[in-house]
Amino acid sequence: MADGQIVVSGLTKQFRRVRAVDNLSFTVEPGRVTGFLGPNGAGKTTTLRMLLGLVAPTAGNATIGGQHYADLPDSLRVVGAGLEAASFHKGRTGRDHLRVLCAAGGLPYQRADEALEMVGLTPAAKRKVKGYSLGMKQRLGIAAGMLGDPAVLIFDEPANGLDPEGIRWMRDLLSGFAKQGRTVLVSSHLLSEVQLFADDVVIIAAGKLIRQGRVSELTDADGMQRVRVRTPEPQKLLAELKAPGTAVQTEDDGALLVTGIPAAAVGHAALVAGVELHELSPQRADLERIFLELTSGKAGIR
Ligand SMILES: Nc1ncnc2c1ncn2[C@@H]1O[C@H](COP(=O)(O)OP(=O)(O)OP(=O)(O)O)[C@@H](O)[C@H]1O
Repeated sequence: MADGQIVVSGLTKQFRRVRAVDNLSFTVEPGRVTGFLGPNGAGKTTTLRMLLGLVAPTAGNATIGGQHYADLPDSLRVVGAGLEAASFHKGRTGRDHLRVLCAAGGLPYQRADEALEMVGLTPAAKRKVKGYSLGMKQRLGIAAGMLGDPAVLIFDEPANGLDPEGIRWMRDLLSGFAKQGRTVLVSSHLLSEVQLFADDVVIIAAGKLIRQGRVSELTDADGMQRVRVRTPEPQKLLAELKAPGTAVQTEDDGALLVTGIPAAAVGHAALVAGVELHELSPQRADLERIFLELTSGKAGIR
């Protein structure tokens, strides 16, 4: 496959009464981790299922490297997917679970061990899956997606149930896959998670696209920029912070919270005012707040 770009175009799914996905269009680029974000019931799983040919769209298209999933000649080697909490045969060992998938997909058994190694499950390879923790099951789901060494990885809520250490591990693993040039699309309903592990984000609510972009662009967007500054002479600094669009609030601890101009401009104002600075810190806008602003009124848990 020349290119692992995912293109979703005018995708719509109408279940009897519910329009789960509504004229949705976005692209997902190779070499990056893209978080697919939306509140519960937003239509994430339905979109991923259409992308993987498991649900027929009512209208529109979803392609991977320019082809529909069903038309991919050797899908396991092109796309690795883990949807929902993968259904494991509880009496099987982790290794046997992967070997069954290898057999079904025409892959050598050795891939099972390689995938287990990749997700750090080698020590538990011969244990039955019923004894695995939720985090271990998530790792096994990722190993299953990696069996065919695919260029495109699609996971539904892979960080669900992981503790903070597990989420860090997941972030490193996914960004490692992206650095190898793979396309990584990961859904989540937790903004804090996406902020931790994604480069790009596609936000949907009620089946519709709300926003697509780089996480950094979203959090640093104009108007969302805030700079916290502390000085023993706030009044002198305030007199210099008069550029149009600048707003200043005083925090409980006496620090000034400046919005509308970048940190460098605040630093320059301090130089001009001749005041000493004890703090000058750009505040990253919280994705959670942005998300709530973007989806308010449209989300509604369905
Ligand atoms: N097979 C189905 N038949 C009828 N309605 C469905 C079906 N599958 C999903 N829906 C409905 O479509 C909407 C979107 O569901 P979907 O599971 O895609 O959302 P989601 O964003 O993945 O949510 P969550 O984060 O809770 O998993 C919901 O209202 C859901 O009830």
